[in-house]
Parts: sequence; C-alpha cells; structure tokens
Amino acid sequence: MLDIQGVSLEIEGNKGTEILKSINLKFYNKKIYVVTGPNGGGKSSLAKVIMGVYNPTSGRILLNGQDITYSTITERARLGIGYAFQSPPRFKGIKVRDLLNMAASHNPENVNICDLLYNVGLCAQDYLDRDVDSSLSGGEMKRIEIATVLARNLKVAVFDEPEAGIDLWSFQKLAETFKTIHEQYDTTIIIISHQERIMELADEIIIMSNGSISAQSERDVILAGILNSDTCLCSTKCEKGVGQNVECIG
Ligand SMILES: Nc1ncnc2c1ncn2[C@@H]1O[C@H](COP(=O)(O)OP(=O)(O)OP(=O)(O)O)[C@@H](O)[C@H]1O
Repeated sequence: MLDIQGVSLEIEGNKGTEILKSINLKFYNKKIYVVTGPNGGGKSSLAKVIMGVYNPTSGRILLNGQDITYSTITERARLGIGYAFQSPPRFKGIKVRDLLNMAASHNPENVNICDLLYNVGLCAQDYLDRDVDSSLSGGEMKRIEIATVLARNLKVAVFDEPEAGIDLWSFQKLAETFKTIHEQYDTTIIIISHQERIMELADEIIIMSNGSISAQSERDVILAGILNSDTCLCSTKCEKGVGQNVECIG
C-alpha cells in the first residue's frame, strides 16, 4: 500500500503558495485510482511527489510501511514505483527495442517486448528499430513510454494523462491494457486523467482542486455525482449545472 500522510508542497518561486495542502490518501494494491479535477489543481504535483521529483514540505510517504519521503527517484524506481510522464523524454542514440529491453531487464522471462508494443497499439515490426528521438510523434512517444512502464511489473504505476495525444483506436487498446494489468498483477495503478472513459476503469476516483482533495469515493458514486449533481465537484465555483460537470472537470 502507498500511504500519503498529510503531504504539503510549496515550490520556491511560486510566491510561497502551497501547491498541495495536507493531502491524505491510501492507495491499495491491485486497485485502479483515477485522479481528476480542474487544470492547476495539483494532480501532476501529487504524482511528482509520489515519484520523488519533488520532496514534500511536510508529511510522509510510506510504501508498504517503509518511509520513502526522502528517497531519490532511483531508489523509488528500485522499490517498484514507476511514472509515465505527461510529455515523455527522448533518448538520443537509443532504439525502441533497447528502451523496452532495459525496462524489462528485471522481468525478462515474463515480458515479450513485441506484446508490449501491441498492448499500446503499435506494430513491433514498424517500431522496434526506430530511434527514440524527435522523429517519433508525441503520441507514438507517449505509447512507447507507457509500454516501458508496463514492462516493469511495478508495485505502483503512475500514468499522467495517458490519453493525451493518443487516437481513439489506440485509446481502446490502452484501456484494455489497464484492465489486463488490473486483473493479472497486484500493481496499484494511479491514472491522472480528464477522460470519462478512463474514469470508468477506476475502482476509486479522487477529485483534486486547489491543492486539496475535494471528493474521493468509489467510481460509480463519483460518476453519478458528477453527472447528476447541481453542485460542481470541481469546486472552482464554475456554476455549471446538472450533467455539465464532466465537461467542467475535463
Ligand atoms: N515547478 C513549479 N513552479 C511553480 N509552480 C508550479 C510548479 N509546478 C506546478 N506549479 C503550480 O502548481 C499548481 C498545480 O500544478 P499541477 O501541474 O500539479 O496541476 P494539474 O492538476 O496537474 O494541472 P493540469 O490538469 O493542467 O495538468 C499550478 O498552479 C502550477 O502552476
């Protein structure tokens, strides 16, 4: 279990304002959590605190009881926490095949790199020997990065807006892949998303706005709340009415 206890985050140069305000969350094994909410609500910052890109100003982060609050990104990666960035980095001189083999190096018997590409809607024949550089489109790069996260058999996998730049056909494949990981592995999956179709995959949905958790519950409760409530759950006083809140959150 990943346990976020009273985590706050201030970033220097951001006028001393708290980007995360005393967040308490428990992420259990083998569950899919979708974190959603309006732009600037703190979703990516929460993901970066989990990954170790930012150190919290206060609070603690525990992975299966081990305090990892100040562990480095590398230490967390070794412990089995993985992150697919909103805009993935590119690596000069490395081929897609190398990147996937590196990602799968702890789990080589169980991972077929062609299947990994297939799972994110790419044809292995066309992509394994491509360079991981600017010749790949944003959507292709994103899918390859998601494939590297899938290769790692992680304890906690964090995906930041996996749908961004991905076409409708590949999106369907991606949704199936999340379902497969959910059924076959104990991985805790945390997906940051504005997409209702991704929210439908969740066991639990968490809505963040203004650096705080404004709602958290089982998927159906939150989705019904979003679709039927007069009060907008995004908490930005947008005054959208019944059935409009999904559009607002997205
Ligand atoms: N490095 C930084 N320096 C200054 N401000 C930052 C930094 N990172 C994030 N912020 C601010 O923190 C707030 C939360 O940003 P964050 O990216 O976590 O939001 P988000 O919910 O992921 O938004 P989006 O849905 O647009 O991706 C924003 O106001 C953002 O400008």
